[in-house]
Amino acid sequence: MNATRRSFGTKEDLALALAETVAEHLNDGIGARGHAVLAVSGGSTPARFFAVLGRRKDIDWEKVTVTLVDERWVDETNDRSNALLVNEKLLQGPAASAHFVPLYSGGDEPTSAAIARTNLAVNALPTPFDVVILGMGHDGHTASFFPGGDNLAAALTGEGPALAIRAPGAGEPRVTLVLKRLLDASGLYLHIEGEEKLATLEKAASEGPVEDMPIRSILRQSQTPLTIFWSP
Ligand SMILES: O=C(O)[C@H](O)[C@@H](O)[C@H](O)[C@H](O)COP(=O)(O)O
Repeated sequence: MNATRRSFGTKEDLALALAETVAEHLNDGIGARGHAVLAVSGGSTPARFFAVLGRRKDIDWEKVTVTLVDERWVDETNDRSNALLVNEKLLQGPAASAHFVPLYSGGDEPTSAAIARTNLAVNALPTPFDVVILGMGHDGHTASFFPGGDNLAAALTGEGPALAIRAPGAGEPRVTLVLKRLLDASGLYLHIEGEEKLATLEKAASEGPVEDMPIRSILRQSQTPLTIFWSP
């Protein structure tokens, strides 16, 4: 595992440090190219970090595009929506000026036509992304790379940028950026909290198939340096 791990005493300390790190990447991107792209995960872990980052006034948010690394295939009024989480927790205050590119593109199912719409939007974004922030489930999934996912092989090897995936434990059908797109980043971070997630990470860092714990695809790659932010 070629990752760097940063451990923090509290969730708040982690949120402050991760927000500082992300702000540096965004300001570097804006300084170099006049814009920056941030791709984030959903779930329950990021809320505190989102609130801290969104309050920062040292970022020219009008020059920032925020998107997701994955999404449950539900609209933004659904409590399960990662877009809803980002809009409610991150894109408030100063960060409300940022541009948001959702991955859900309408309809009840991520059909090929719907995924084509999503990919049109994602392909319009400049690459490399300035920052990609991943989470991890207790089963070792990241983004929507779930064990047993029907499209997991394509997610791990395909060109993407995004594809539909269904899996036991994923709940709704998902849309996820593919590994190739997640790694095409200036800054790559894994944000996990709690002893159980740390134990999951240790298990993922040991031998075993990527398909059993797809976070291994991130831990074992040497293309993009990974920094893990962890707190109890
Ligand atoms: O849509 C999602 O659920 C996320 O993008 C997913 O990859 C998340 O990072 C993990 O499931 C961890 O979720 P928690 O933070 O809720 O543990």
